[in-house]
Amino acid sequence: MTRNFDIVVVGTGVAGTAIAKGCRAAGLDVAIVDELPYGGTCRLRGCDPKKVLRAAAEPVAAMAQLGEVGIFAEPAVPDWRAMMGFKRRFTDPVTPSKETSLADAGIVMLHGTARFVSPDAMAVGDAVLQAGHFVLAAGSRPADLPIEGADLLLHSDGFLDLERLPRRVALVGGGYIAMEFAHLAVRAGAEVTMLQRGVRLLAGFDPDLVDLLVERTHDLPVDVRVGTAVTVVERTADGYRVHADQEGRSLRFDADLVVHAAGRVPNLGGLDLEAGNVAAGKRGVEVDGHLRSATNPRVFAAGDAAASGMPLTPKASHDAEVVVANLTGRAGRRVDYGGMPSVVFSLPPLASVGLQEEEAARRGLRFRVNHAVTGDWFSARRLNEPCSGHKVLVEEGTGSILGAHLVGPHADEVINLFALAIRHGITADRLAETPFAYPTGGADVASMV
Ligand SMILES: Cc1cc2nc3c(=O)[nH]c(=O)nc-3n(C[C@H](O)[C@H](O)[C@H](O)COP(=O)(O)OP(=O)(O)OC[C@H]3O[C@@H](n4cnc5c(N)ncnc54)[C@H](O)[C@@H]3O)c2cc1C
Ligand SMILES: NC(=O)c1ccc[n+]([C@@H]2O[C@H](COP(=O)([O-])OP(=O)(O)OC[C@H]3O[C@@H](n4cnc5c(N)ncnc54)[C@H](O)[C@@H]3O)[C@@H](O)[C@H]2O)c1
Repeated sequence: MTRNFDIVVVGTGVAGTAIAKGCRAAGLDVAIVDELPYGGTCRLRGCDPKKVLRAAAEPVAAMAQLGEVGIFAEPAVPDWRAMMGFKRRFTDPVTPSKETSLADAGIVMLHGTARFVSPDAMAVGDAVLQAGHFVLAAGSRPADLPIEGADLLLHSDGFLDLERLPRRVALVGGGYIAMEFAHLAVRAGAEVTMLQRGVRLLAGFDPDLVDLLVERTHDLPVDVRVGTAVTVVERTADGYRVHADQEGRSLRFDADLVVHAAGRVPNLGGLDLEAGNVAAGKRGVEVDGHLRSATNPRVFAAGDAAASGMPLTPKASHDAEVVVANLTGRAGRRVDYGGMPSVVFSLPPLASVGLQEEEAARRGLRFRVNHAVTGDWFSARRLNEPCSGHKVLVEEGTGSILGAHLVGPHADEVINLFALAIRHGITADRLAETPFAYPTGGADVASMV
């Protein structure tokens, strides 16, 4: 059976849903398809469930800090099963509510894997879908690991849905997922080991602030090993044994659970891009500044599936706006990822927006660096949180904020002020003269610029 649409969207995550709804609101005939329950990564298996679970770790972390000053005698251990029950109150309604809102909008919903059968048609099961345009918002998946026993690793989806948190947790990787899961699991009572192949954790964040966070992470305690490449994972009588290589030395770690936190790649495997004449590389579908495929003008890509920007939710939302504009008569809209912030939701969080110091120097920019370790500032000290610091890059002459990098109790919210400043050209002086409520994390901004 062949069906005709103006637009066929693959993926019901942040990007796909917004694109389908935006195009439908402009009067176009739209179909959307997903091979998993509708809702995508962020709301079902990523940002939201992770942040809900973190809510239970926050008071534990606070009690541990304030216990030191004698307010709480013993840190509590949250009930993991109850935490999961609380999380499901957020995730369970996502799929039905998404399906209802798509149906109400008059969008045709299909379930199954979409694949190209020609440059102007896709198939889902027996149905052939012809369309004026196709949008690939297929997201990402955990990278295949060249490790013997890789199939024994639990992916982030599984970790965020565990019924019971085992005692010993090993995390393979040292990026966002490893740091966030380590901080969550250790507060929930697990013994955590983080095994990172490279010598630095959290590449892409300011190294000086990462060092502060790593020191804090060691103290939790989390056993953080850098320069440690996992080579083999095997089952033992009571769990798993992880073999790793550290500069030629063989190391072994025993664990009850081994988690894949070693990177994600665009999820393009099922799409048969060759049949659609759609070029893609390691970072995703090759697109121009309008998010149009470099090789098939009928095709757009957005979110994690597009080889552009960082694979994060704000980027997926921005891409959706750009694709909708280009498909609904406002052709020519280009992506602009300037001032897009990113946060690692450790406790305390680490945040970043704009240029790193090294990158600004490489570009030959002239700038001053305001860098301080601020565990002794009021906003950190009142929480007894020693891990606090910032690095802000301000361009000489213009006073423009080139980049802002924060770690500390309020970093995840304060970074948005810097994102606003970078995005809308608010200079360091203007930011400093803005009266922010006191005492809040935002009130520190004047002293950071
Ligand atoms: C554990 C975790 C935590 C995260 N936390 C954060 C965070 O705190 N903040 C943040 O900004 N970002 C976070 N991210 C990243 C964020 O979730 C993604 O950047 C975002 O969800 C991408 O949205 P998307 O619409 O591009 O894709 P997705 O939401 O992944 O949607 C893609 C959909 O396409 C479907 N699909 C794929 N191929 C096909 C096919 N051939 N046929 C049919 N359907 C198909 C998939 O089933 C999926 O439902 C996190 C990611 C993970 C894994
Ligand atoms: N707060 C957030 O915004 C957030 C949270 C979670 C995930 N995400 C998204 O999901 C993506 C994936 O997260 P991630 O943490 O898996 O990836 P990542 O790219 O942040 O980090 C992966 C890390 O694993 C290391 N690694 C790779 N292979 C390894 C091996 N064999 N042994 C040991 N270490 C190895 C890499 O050196 C790297 O440091 C992120 O890039 C991000 O886009 C975002």
